[in-house]
Amino acid sequence: MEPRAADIARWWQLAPVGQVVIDDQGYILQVNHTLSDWLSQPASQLINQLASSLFTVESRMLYQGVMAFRLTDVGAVDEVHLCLHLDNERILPVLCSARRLSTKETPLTLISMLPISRKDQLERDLLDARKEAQQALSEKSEVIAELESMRTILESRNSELHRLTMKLGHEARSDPLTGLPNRRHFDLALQERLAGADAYRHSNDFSVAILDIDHFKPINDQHGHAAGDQVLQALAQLLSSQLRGNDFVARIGGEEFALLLPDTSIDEAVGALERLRCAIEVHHWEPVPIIASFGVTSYLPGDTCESLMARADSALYVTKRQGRNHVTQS
Ligand SMILES: Nc1nc2c(ncn2[C@@H]2O[C@H](COP(=O)(O)OP(=O)(O)OP(=O)(O)O)[C@@H](O)[C@H]2O)c(=O)[nH]1
Repeated sequence: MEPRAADIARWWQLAPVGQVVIDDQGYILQVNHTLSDWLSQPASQLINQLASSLFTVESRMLYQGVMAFRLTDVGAVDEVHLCLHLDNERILPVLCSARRLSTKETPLTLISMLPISRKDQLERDLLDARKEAQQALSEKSEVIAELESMRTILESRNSELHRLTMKLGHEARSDPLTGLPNRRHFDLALQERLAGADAYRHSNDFSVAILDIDHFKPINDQHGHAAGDQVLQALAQLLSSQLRGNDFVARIGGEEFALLLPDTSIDEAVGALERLRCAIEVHHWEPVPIIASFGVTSYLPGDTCESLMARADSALYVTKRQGRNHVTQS
């Protein structure tokens, strides 16, 4: 059954797209209900208006620049994205397609406007979501960079802390004047050696000696404390250079040094100390020559740190009493 002209006219009015027919000057000749509903204006009010006035200012430029131009040129335009100006607060995005209708009297143009607010909103949402994701990504990168820089700072603080701890540890165990281990460090080394000797039941396998500079006080008195300090430093160097790698030497008092000689019997220790005594005697000292007295003892089962040091000290006392510059064993 052929549709009646009245039905077709009704369908035109109610189509889900806005429809408008304009003349060759762009004035509205016909407008359907759908469009006049969107614009909240009766068709009678819209007729004879310029079609461009239906759009927002930005869309008007596009309408005149693109649509009108293409219509004159090729007589058809498809899917131009424009915005209808509904009222002061609302706009309606539409996709406009237009065709020139050939009539004998006047050239007419039919414009269809497909509303795309949902599509537009989705696109805007997508764009917003993309922006948010980019923002989150850049914030994440910033946080990662900050964490990375904090990690670098922490690492450098840690290594500084480690260096300071090592330095403090070294200082706690060293004599500041000569750089040799101090009394505390010597006691620890001796205790360690004693623990080893007890564990393996070694006997006479290490010796302990004390060296004391003879008549050191006059050097200070006659040449000044700084000269005395120089002598102590030079002696520390001499001792370090003369002793074997395993030997342990420490400054345990003013002009007193202690020696731990591992794997050394009492005879071997006396021999080594005698060579050391001679080296001191022949060394070129500033400001005056020095000599030194020695007391030495060897490990006996059951020895303690104190008993060993006490024996070495009494041997040294004997040396001092017998005229100095000599090695006494106990
Ligand atoms: N320059 C200097 N002198 C020190 C230091 N520590 C201790 N002395 C001095 O060493 C001297 C030790 O004197 P004494 O104990 O009488 O010993 P001595 O003069 O060597 O006499 P004998 O040991 O009996 O031969 C004192 O004058 C202390 O002031 C130091 O670090 N630097």
